[in-house]
Amino acid sequence: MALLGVSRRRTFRSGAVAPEVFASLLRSALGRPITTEFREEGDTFGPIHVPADKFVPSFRSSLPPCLLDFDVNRRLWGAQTQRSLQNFDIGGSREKMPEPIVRAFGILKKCAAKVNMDYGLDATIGKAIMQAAQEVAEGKLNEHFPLVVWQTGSGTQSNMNANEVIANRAAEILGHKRGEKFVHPNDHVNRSQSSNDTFPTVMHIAAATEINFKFIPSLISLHHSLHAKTIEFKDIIKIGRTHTQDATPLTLGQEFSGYATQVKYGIDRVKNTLPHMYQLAQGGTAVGTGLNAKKGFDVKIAAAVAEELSLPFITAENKFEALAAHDAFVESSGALNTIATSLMKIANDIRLLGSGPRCGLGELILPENEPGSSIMPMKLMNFQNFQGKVNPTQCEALTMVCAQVMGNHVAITLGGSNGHFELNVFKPMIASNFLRSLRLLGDASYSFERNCVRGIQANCERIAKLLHESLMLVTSLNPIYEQKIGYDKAAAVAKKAHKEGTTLKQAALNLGVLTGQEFDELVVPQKMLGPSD
Ligand SMILES: O=C(O)C[C@H](O)C(=O)O
Repeated sequence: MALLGVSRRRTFRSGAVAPEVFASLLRSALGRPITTEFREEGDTFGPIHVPADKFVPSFRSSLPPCLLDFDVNRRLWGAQTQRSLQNFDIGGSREKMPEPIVRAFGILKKCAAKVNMDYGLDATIGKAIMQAAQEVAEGKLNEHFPLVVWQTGSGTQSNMNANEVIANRAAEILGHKRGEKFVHPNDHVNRSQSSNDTFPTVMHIAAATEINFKFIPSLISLHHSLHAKTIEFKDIIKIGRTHTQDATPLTLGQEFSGYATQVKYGIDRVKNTLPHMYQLAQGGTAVGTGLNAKKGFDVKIAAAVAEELSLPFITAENKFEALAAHDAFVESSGALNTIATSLMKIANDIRLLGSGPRCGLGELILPENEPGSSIMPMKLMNFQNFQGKVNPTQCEALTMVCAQVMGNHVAITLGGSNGHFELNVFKPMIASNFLRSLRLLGDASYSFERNCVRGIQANCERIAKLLHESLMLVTSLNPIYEQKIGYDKAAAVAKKAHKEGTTLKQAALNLGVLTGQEFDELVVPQKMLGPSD
């Protein structure tokens, strides 16, 4: 198998794969005879063989990973996709262009054909393109999009992958053979377009769609759950902590209201970036001037995409900016970075508050979802006030995701800051990192909500114990100037209690600062939860 991997690399880097070499690789891999067919596709570089095989399905599972990349039944792609496959053997199928981009290409090419028909594209061809593009938009042709992110920085090869697949599929719909170019990838499918405006357009379509239909709903469910805890915990008074040290009291509900508000603001933050995301570059063509597109094409295509997705897309105010910069992505990724920052804080708090079971803070009881330890047997269920060792695994997953999102933001920032002249050529990297951040952060928020937040319980006994042991309740004595206490005497009470291991009340009595009754009237945690009248 290792030999096969090596020979595949050598074959690819030296040019087109000869059909007999490919067939022989498969024969030796499978140890049995197979039928391997290739068809000839061509572009301005000349002819090239595209594997056109239909493998016997049961063979697929026995293929070695190095050949799985090639095992795509009935390949619809053409010459330029095949060249990209051979020239950019970087990362393999795990580094494929994200699916939301492929689907967005389907939407865009469908809308382009629709608008191009208004401008004279043959209706038979236009409709077949629309049908083929719809199949791409629905994810039905995903297997025909094998290219990786690490290709030309304009996304030209993925644009051509879309053009070739749609052209061949449309030709088939019209009863023609693939490769014949009855429907032409450039002249028909890519009509009035350049990769330089299509790729940023699909980036924006994919991002806005994922933000609206997946990411925001996940954050909303997390916000709801945190808000519900705010209400559930509104009467539980606990000790606050500043600098990780004991501080004055607050309610557990107040503490959770901070988390809920962070998430609410996160939703606002990402929504605020959408107006720039809704601006589409389409119609700018190669450098932003719109050469080779008809007047009004840009406005019409943005309207068609808006109608298709029921989102308020518009044509970009300035096509030069839309091609040469991706500030909208840096901005929106900045919002994701902020959300990751918020979620990191929330998840860290929750895991620390849930630390224990005996030797930690233990104020929260986290839901037990799985055995956490392969060696330590203390995995008992929380049962009748007995808290077992519950590893905060959801917090761990979420904080790892947050770290990844912050890293992605650095890559996006570098990509965004490196547009040169009329084109930014970090497009696939920016898009893939952004979509990965959205997906990870959305999924992790949803998982955190479902498997952690909604099941969090307060450990009231522990909370009360820590509250009453705290010396910080003495802070309520500071403002009692009329009774001549104030900061210095209050500090003396706390110090004495700490030194002698007594309660605050005992220390106050021993120092003669207050009577027992006065102490009970003044040091009341319930009265320490907000400003006084
Ligand atoms: O692919 C295109 O349409 C243009 C290409 O990215 C280029 O600017 O050379």
